[in-house]
Amino acid sequence: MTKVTVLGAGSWGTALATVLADNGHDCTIWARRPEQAEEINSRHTNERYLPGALLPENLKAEASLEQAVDGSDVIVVAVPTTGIRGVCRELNNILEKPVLFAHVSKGIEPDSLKRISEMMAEEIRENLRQGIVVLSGPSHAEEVILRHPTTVTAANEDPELAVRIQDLFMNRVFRVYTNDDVIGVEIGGALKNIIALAAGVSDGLGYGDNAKAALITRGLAEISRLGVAMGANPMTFSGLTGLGDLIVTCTSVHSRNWRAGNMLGKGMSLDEVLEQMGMVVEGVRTTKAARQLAESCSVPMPITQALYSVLFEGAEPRKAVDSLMGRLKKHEIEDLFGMS
Ligand SMILES: NC(=O)C1=CN([C@@H]2O[C@H](COP(=O)(O)OP(=O)(O)OC[C@H]3O[C@@H](n4cnc5c(N)ncnc54)[C@H](OP(=O)(O)O)[C@@H]3O)[C@@H](O)[C@H]2O)C=CC1
Ligand SMILES: O=C(CO)COP(=O)(O)O
Repeated sequence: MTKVTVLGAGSWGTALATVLADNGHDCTIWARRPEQAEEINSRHTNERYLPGALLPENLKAEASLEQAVDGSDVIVVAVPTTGIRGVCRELNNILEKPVLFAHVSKGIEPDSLKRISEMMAEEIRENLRQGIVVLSGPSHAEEVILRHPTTVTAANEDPELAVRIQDLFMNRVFRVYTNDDVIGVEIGGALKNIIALAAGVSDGLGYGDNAKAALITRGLAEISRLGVAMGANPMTFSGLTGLGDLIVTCTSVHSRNWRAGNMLGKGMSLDEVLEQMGMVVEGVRTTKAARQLAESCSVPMPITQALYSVLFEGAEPRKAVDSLMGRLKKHEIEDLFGMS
């Protein structure tokens, strides 16, 4: 039995804490709102983020970060990208020994263009961390909480650390693979949200499966192109954290990013959509970051660019699709890892 703390009591933190509790670990979830910690402890529910779900009785919640991480061997960070730096910084004043970190967030920070593990490494003192493992893959919280079969990947350059996280989470319905390609795993997980937003827009406009298949396939091409330019292994993008996550996020009604895109396609403004969602839609900020990354790596990312124009430049979604379709003719395969 390992003592684990999950930071973040949103849908994903709660679902993952449930996997850990099911596996018999001593698991505490940190909920920053005391009333939410109280709800998890007394009623074993998290109605705001996972309505209707009954959480395991051995899952505890704490509103004090200090108490939540007290004595933990492993800390799983499950807050949105915007919260990563603040939460990690606070740990420097609290932790008394080095712990193994895992993070499950999917985003890139605009302007700094840092991946989550890079942000964490900048914020958490080196003598307080044994390593930072990324856990990512096609995995909606709404299905994990129902114990439906799910597969994810634990990634770290050090295979032993990846295996420690694999062993912690793995069970008969939650299968964990390992990978040493941290860049590829983080880039795939973050950028699929952009394509899911675009797929939602397409569905909201009333376009069909042909358009969605095109977005998934060409989306994978531009994610891979950027990832390879950043040093990722191209094979990672055909795996769970690339194609796998792209499929689930572009096609599932559970996806926050797809749902947000769908509302945009139906004519709502970005502000209206975000207010209605009440949960993090990581793809919006990541679109900004990816556009900056594409520019700095000189990599063409036409879908990201089109979505950026819809989100931040007031472009009409239908016109953005027209501009994508009207681009110069190209060879499909040459373009995949080329820079043309
Ligand atoms: N939901 C899913 O199925 C999956 C999500 N992910 C990723 O996991 C991450 C978390 O997503 P998810 O659980 O869906 O998000 P939710 O919106 O469901 O929950 C966010 C949680 O983080 C807390 N939080 C928000 N901002 C901060 C902050 N600045 N500092 C500390 N805590 C904060 C919220 O607290 P409060 O309620 O008090 O606002 C809430 O507990 C995202 O990066 C997402 O992409 C990855 C795989 C699957
Ligand atoms: O990353 C996810 C599934 O793997 C969750 O995606 P959404 O944030 O779009 O719901």
